[in-house]
Amino acid sequence: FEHSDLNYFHLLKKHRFFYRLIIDNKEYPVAEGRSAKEARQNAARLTWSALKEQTDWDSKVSVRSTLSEDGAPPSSSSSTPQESHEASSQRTSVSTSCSIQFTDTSNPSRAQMPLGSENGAPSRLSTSLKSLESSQSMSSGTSGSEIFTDSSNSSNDQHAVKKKTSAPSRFTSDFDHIEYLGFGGYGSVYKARRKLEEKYYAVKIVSSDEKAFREVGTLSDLLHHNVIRYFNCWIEDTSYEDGISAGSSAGSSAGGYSDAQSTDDPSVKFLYIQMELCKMKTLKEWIDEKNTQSPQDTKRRQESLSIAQQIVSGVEYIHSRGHIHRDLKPDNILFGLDDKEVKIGDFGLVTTDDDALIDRTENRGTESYMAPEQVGKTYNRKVDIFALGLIYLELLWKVSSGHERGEVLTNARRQILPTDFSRAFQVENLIIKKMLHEKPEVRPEASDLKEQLDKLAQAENESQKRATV
Ligand SMILES: Nc1ncnc2c1ncn2[C@@H]1O[C@H](COP(=O)(O)OP(=O)(O)OP(=O)(O)O)[C@@H](O)[C@H]1O
Repeated sequence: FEHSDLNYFHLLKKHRFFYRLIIDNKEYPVAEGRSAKEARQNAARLTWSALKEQTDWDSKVSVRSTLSEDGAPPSSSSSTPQESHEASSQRTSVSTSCSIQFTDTSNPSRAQMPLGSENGAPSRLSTSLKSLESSQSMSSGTSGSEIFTDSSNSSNDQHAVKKKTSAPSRFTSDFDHIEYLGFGGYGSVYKARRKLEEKYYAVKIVSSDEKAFREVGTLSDLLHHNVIRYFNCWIEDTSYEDGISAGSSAGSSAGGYSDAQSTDDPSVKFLYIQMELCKMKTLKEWIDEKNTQSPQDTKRRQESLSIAQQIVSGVEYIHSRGHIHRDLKPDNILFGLDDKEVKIGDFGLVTTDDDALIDRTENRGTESYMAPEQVGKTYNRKVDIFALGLIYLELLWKVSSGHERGEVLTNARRQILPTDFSRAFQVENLIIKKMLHEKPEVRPEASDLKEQLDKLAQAENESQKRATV
C-alpha cells in the first residue's frame, strides 16, 4: 500500500463512533465504527465473541436475548438485521435471560469532527482519496462513482468524499455462487466462485480501516501451506448482504447485492479480502468432536502431534517474516479443503516483531489464550508460543465439559497441568510447561519447538514400527 493511502486511513480513524454492550452489569469490549450503526454491529460481534469464550467456560450464561439499543427494553423489532441474525444464529443453550444495553462511549467532540479538518491536512486527504480511487478503478475496472473534490478550497474538503451512485459491485460481477460462511469480530466471510477461473475462494468483507489494512498487509507478505493464502483485495462503497446475513433488511434480497450495509457516512468503505477457501471446520470443532469421543486414545495423540507440528511450522514462518499473530486460538485455525493440512487464519491482530520488547497496544488477543505479559504493553513474539502451549494441551487432553476445560486452562496458565496428563504425556508435559513459562525468554522459539516436535514424531513412529513388528 502507498503511504498516502495509509495517511488517508489514519485521518479517517479520527472520525469514529464507539459502543459497548453491558449485559447484566458486565461491560464487554468497546467497539468502534465509522458510523453509529457500524459501531453497534461491531459491539454485538465483539460481545458475541466474548460470550462464546465465556459460555465455553461457564454454560450458565445466556446469550439468546434480543439485542436492544440505548437501553431500550429488548424487543425483536429494535434489533438491526445484522444483530438479529447474530442473536438468532447463536448456538449456545439458554438458561437465564439477561438485559443487554448498548452504551455510546463516543467522545462527541471527536465523533463530530469534520473529516480531514485536523492538522491542516485536508488537501492530503483529498490527494490520498483520489489516489486511492484511481488505483481502485485501475485494479477493478469498475468505478461508477464520482469524486467531488476541490483541493484548492480546504473548507470544501470535508465534502471531499465520494458521492455514492449505484456503482457496480466487483464482488457480484466477478463472483457467483456466493454463500454466507460466518462472521467474526470485524466482518463477514463468504464462499464465492470467481467466474474467470471457476474456482472457489473465501471473501472476507470488513470495514476498511487501519486494522483491515494491517491484516491484508501481513497476509500479502505470507506464503506458507500452514497459513491461509491471500490472493487479492479491493475496496467497495458497500458491503454485501445476502438473504441470510441481512435478515429482513429492507431493500435486500436473497443472494442479491444491496447497499443496506452502507452507512450514512459516504466515507465509510469496505475492504474485500479474497483468500484461500478452507473447510468450514475450525480446530475448535475438531477438539470438541474429540472430547465427545471416549476414551483418550492413541490416535488423538498422533493426530494432535501432527496438527501441533503444522501450527508450529506456520508460526515459525510468521515469526521469520517479522510478525506476531497475537490471537492464536483453535477458532482461528482452519482445515484445508483436502482435510490434510491446518491453516492459521485471522490476522486481524497481527503486529510486527522487532526482536526487542517494545511498547505495544495493551490487551490485544483472546483473553483465555493470552500470555500473561500481553495484558501490559511490553511483549514480543513469545506471546504466540504461550497460546500455542494452551492449544497443544487442548489438542491432547480430553475434557468432558466447558467447566472442566475452564479449570484445565486456568491452571495451565500457571503451569499446573492435570496430574494424569503429566503421567500419560511425559514428554509433551515438559514441552508444554516450557511453552507456558511465565518468563517469555524461557519459552522456546518456534524453530526450537518445531525441532522438538519433529523429534517426538520420529520417536513415536519408531516405537509404533517396533510395536507392529
Ligand atoms: N478462508 C476461509 N475459509 C473458510 N471459512 C472461513 C475462512 N476464513 C474465515 N472463515 C469462517 O468465517 C467465519 C468468520 O471468520 P473471521 O476470521 O472473520 O472471524 P473469527 O475468527 O470467527 O472471529 P474474530 O475475527 O472475532 O477472531 C468463521 O466461522 C470462520 O471459520
